[in-house]
Amino acid sequence: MSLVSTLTRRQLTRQVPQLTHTTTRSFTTTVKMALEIKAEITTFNGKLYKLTHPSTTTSTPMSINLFIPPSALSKTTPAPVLIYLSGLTCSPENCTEKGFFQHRASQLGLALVYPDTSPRGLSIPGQSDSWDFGEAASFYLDATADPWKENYKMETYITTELPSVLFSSPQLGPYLDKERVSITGHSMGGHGALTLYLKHQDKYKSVSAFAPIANPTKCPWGEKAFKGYLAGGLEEGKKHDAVELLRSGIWKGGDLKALVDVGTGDNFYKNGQLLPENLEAVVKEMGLEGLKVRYHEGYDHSYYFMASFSGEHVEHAARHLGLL
Ligand SMILES: N[C@@H](CCC(=O)N[C@@H](CSC=O)C(=O)NCC(=O)O)C(=O)O
Repeated sequence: MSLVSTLTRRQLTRQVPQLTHTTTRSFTTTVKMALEIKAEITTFNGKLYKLTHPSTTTSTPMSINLFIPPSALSKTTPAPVLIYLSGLTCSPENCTEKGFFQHRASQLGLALVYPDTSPRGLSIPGQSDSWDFGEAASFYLDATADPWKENYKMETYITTELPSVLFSSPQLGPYLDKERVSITGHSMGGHGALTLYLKHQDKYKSVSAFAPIANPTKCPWGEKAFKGYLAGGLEEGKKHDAVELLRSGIWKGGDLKALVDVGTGDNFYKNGQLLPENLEAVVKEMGLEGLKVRYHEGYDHSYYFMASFSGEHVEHAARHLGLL
């Protein structure tokens, strides 16, 4: 019998409506049980699970896609985990369907986690007015400005609740090695991967990014996000900016273990939204090692670019997670 039907029968999986603050505390123990498996799909000899759970951090349901490689399914050897943070406008589906990560992850024995890009289904004024702010555009930080700060807490969600929910799941947790986790992402998700890696050095073994927004306090996307989500605006935004974090001396971990790919035909790069050169410059300025930035002629910002290099990002993570 499949996991899906087992879970349904046990009634562990009912999607819970949006939580209120008064219910949040008493709900915590239930949450860990409440990963609902919406679909179980066989792919590359592994399993892709489409999941949802009620989040106590965002007070909304949150979707996650999870790929378990065949090595973990057959040998019950827990797989190391690569978390992929998506870009503006994305849900977990975009990269799952066209990022082409699963092929190499299956071969190497790496699990993949695709979280969502923001809380959804709220009624915050302005949340859907533009594609680069609000829903699907969280910038992976904990907002401090009204009206966002109640729900837009994606830094806490990604670094704390997401792993807790997955690793403590009785059905899926045993497939995952909670001690071996790396992080990657694209564009806004590349910004998320870099900044969460720098801020949570105990949680991730390596980082990589495709076309990341590397210096958001200095580009239009980041300026708009930080002025909207943060009470302290751009000054506070420095705490969520990879270049500024490195400049502050936050990195204590030796070699950076960071890989960044950028396409020279990427219009967002050409228009100054990404600024990877500033990342290279600050790494040099701080005397750090272990950042590789590659510029690929002709590639744009799309998943055609990402899919061309996703196998190498899986290998980068696998190397630092002890699989290669
Ligand atoms: N809607 C926009 C384009 C938005 C876009 O390119 N989003 C990228 C991420 S950009 C940085 O975070 C993306 O990954 N989109 C999803 C996809 O499947 O391509 C416009 O119209 O210009």
